[in-house]
Amino acid sequence: MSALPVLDLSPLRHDPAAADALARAIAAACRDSGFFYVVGHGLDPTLLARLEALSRRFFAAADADKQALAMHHGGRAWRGWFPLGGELTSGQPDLKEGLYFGTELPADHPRVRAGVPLHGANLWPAWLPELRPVVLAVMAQLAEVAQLVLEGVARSLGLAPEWFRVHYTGGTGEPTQLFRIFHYPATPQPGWGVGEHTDYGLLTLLVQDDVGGLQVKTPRGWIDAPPLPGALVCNIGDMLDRLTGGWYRSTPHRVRASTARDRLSFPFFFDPAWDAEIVPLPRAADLPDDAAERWDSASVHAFRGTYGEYLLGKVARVFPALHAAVKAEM
Ligand SMILES: O=C(O)CCC(=O)C(=O)O
Ligand SMILES: [Fe+2]
Repeated sequence: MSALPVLDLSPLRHDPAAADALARAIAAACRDSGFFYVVGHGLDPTLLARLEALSRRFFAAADADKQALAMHHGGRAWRGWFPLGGELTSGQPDLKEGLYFGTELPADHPRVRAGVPLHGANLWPAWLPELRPVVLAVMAQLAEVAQLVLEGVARSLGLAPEWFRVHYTGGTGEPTQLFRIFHYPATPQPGWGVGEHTDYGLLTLLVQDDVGGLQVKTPRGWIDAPPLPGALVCNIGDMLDRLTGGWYRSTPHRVRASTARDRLSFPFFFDPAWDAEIVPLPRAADLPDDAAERWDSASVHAFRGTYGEYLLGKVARVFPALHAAVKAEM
């Protein structure tokens, strides 16, 4: 059984009186492991079932059919397909292949014209036209869930519910949104589908099929975060850790590869606006620095710069060849 709490988001929509209790539960989860399940999120289960079925069809296709979407075609927008072993975590190739999506931006968008990395159009398979509307609809629904969770996180920190929207994920800046579909083939030998890492931004929401394999490094050791029907896994990223001076934890996690069955997972990363600088909350200023104990020995608290700069530094490590190619073009 999983030790992670299951939190019902519906009070945030329907029952302000119960929202305080939910905020306290969010605070406890963010202080402890930084991971929790959410139910009452309002995602359409039929849409998710469609996404899963289409994703299975995509990954069952021959590599030659997927090549048209290979990430180098996406250029600096960093979209498209990467093959098994094509992404590194802590320098080691992961046992997964995947599709990368982000906010769909037209070629005449000012940031795309200016060549800002990670901005642009998604790559879609011409031979699976149903994928586009389904992915875009799921992303839109997940963004609403993420804003709702952030309302709860704001309340849990004693801030106004709209605080994140005003400062980091709305207002003049757009949130940075990345959506991925991962296929972890069953492996003959035990191994890692994704090596130990933390997520970079504010929140990650994870839809997963029924196979399992996600593990979380809690203060009590590694535990499984198995799939629970109808629930999403939610975890907080480095920027919430930074914002709270480590009071809330961006917790290492990893995925054990299954030797029995292929697995699909669908992480959605809901992060600060590209140009936002994450300034720690006033009461966070005196808390200790975290570098000594972090998985990558990098201090998210000592970092100075925009979220976009932080993210680019991370992408350079997981896709070094692509990063070098984009830099050469700049
Ligand atoms: O596939 C999963 O369960 C988790 C993936 C993950 O941790 C990530 O993409 O950051
Ligand atoms: Fe992750």
